[in-house]
Amino acid sequence: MKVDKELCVSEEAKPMISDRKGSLKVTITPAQHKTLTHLPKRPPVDLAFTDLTYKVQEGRKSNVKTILKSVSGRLRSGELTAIMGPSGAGKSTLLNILTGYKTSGMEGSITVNGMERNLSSFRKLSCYIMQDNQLHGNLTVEEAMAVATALKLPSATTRADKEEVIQEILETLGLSEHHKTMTSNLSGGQKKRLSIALELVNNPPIMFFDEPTSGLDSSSCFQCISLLKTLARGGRTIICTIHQPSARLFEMFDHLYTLADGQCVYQGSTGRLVEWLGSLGLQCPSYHNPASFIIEVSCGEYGDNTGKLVRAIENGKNDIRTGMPLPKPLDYNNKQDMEASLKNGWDKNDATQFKDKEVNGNGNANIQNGIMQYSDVAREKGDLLVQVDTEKQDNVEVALLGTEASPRRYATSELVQFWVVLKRTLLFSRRDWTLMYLRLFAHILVGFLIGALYYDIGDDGSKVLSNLGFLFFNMLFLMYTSMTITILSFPLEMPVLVKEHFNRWYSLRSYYLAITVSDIPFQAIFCIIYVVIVYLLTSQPLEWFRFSMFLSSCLLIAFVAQSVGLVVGAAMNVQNGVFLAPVMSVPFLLFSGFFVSFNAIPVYLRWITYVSYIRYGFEGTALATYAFNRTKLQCHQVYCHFKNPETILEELDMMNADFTLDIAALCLIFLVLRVSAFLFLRWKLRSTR
Ligand SMILES: Nc1ncnc2c1ncn2[C@@H]1O[C@H](COP(=O)(O)OP(=O)(O)OP(=O)(O)O)[C@@H](O)[C@H]1O
Repeated sequence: MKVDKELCVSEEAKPMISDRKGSLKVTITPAQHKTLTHLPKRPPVDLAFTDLTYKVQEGRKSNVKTILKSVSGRLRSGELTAIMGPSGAGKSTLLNILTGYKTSGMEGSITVNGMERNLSSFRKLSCYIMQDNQLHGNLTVEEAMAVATALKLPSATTRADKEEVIQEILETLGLSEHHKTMTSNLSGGQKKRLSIALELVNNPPIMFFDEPTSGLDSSSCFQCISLLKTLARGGRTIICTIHQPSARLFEMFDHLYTLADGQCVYQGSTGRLVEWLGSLGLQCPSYHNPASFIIEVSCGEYGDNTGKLVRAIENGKNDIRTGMPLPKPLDYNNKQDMEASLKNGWDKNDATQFKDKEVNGNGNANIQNGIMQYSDVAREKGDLLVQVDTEKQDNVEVALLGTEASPRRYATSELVQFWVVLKRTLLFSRRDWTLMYLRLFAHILVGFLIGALYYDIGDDGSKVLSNLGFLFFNMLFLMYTSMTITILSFPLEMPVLVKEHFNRWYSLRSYYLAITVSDIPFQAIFCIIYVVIVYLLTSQPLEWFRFSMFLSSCLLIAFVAQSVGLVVGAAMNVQNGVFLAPVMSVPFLLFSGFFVSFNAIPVYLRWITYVSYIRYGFEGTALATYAFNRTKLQCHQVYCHFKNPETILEELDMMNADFTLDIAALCLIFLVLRVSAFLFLRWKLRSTR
């Protein structure tokens, strides 16, 4: 008895069984038809690659490792494609190259709808959903979607239209009832669906997924792949790497691309895999999962068949399509056949010459779910979800050129990007308990502790050394609190930044400016609270100009230290940063002028004092406290050596120190560090690729 399955995504899917002319048909139809109608219209994209080779340099010696070995293939719109293969076969590498995530070390040609790929235009048409969902945990589903629409849809789109898009996507992806849920509280499957929803906002015609089912249970895997299939049925090109899917999942894929040792061992429809392998003498045992079988064959469990399979499929130049005769297997013992196979080139720039002759676009494209679609692809699928809108006909290539001609890299201006990212970052900060409340608590607690320890010493001539200790401790505390919080929190942002920046949500400049601006008010408020507490409790001179000088030195130290944290956080991971940043700060502390006065420092080491921001901060607070003709300090003992504030400044070698110069030096260091952090971040983003 023949069993056909037509699967449409829906959590409330209802199975219906009907018996027609002896053939049992199981149809799982959604409770309600879900189509995406409000998304921007985009062209369909067929992606082809020819003789793709990828090499990396290993170690210090010029050892070159070839990861992909002259593979070819074609990935069509309207199809759900799986890239499979044993571990280390090169699946992720191939996906990274096809997405444009990796560009160096690659040879060969990649074409989009038959034309050489222009990476910049291609990135506007595609999105890459990485394995770990890379979501901000402190936003609700609705807020995350609002940010995505604000950044990915043109600014001219009205609020009502944006809300319509959000509503529609959330409903289609079964997330509407979770719209108020924090993303950190979503289940693994829901997180995956949200990652898809965020990228679906601007309706990319080509979507790449790295292991979309990893970490999901079998039911969530099924839902996830069903969703991808629905997206493909809308005319999109859906490509994902997948490890070993179950037989049920495997048959949901339309197209399979299998790699073994960096070469293509199968390309074609999933339904013909067993037949093709059988024709090459590799019989898949009955009741055996074909997906497992091809992996086992690729791993060499049935002997060394890789070479035979690669030659038969011509390393991806052949494509085994439904309804087409199998390509004639060449006799590889025959020298002539072998030479013919090797000579059998394929015009790099013309994907239409691909060896598949079955589904080849006739120029009539239709629009479904916002993606124009070849009607014959739709017919071939016979899927209930495909509803062809014949009124909206367009030509694929012309439509694609139209989008390519757009000079804009991002959907919105950099000002809008800055504003949206700034609002989002402020929202996170408000909700981040560690970042906000713990920090506030720490500043208040330490403020009172220091106030109690150094209580009322500010005007006591016999406690000047303790007061200098207090001034130095201020620097130390403000430096460590602002630096470490950035070192700890910023690297956690990196994966989200990598994903969103790669998927063209915003420019690095706008993002960086937004995060730079966003923490300044919080840092300033904490610093002011701390300084007010310690200043009053320790009885420093109650003169406004002295207080504002003291406060400005402390504020600048906090901002500079935060910038150091940003440089370290941008350049290295949390583990290295947490160790290295304090270690790197030791010379700055030693040369701050507190432990050794300037004149006592060996001449060849004095340059360190000029780059020590702690020195400028310490000097600034010392000048605010003791310079500018401060009256003599009180003395309750027989003799107070430091009764006269000038004696203190003399002892510290600060008689000629200039407060304005200290502030200017701190501002300069702040600017240099902020620019360096940006450059490090740009370098990091490039080097991760
Ligand atoms: N930068 C690199 N330097 C050296 N070798 C690399 C580099 N990148 C990838 N490789 C190697 O290339 C091969 C393919 O890696 P890739 O991550 O693409 O495999 P995969 O098929 O995705 O594996 P898995 O299924 O285990 O994730 C592996 O042997 C890997 O060690």
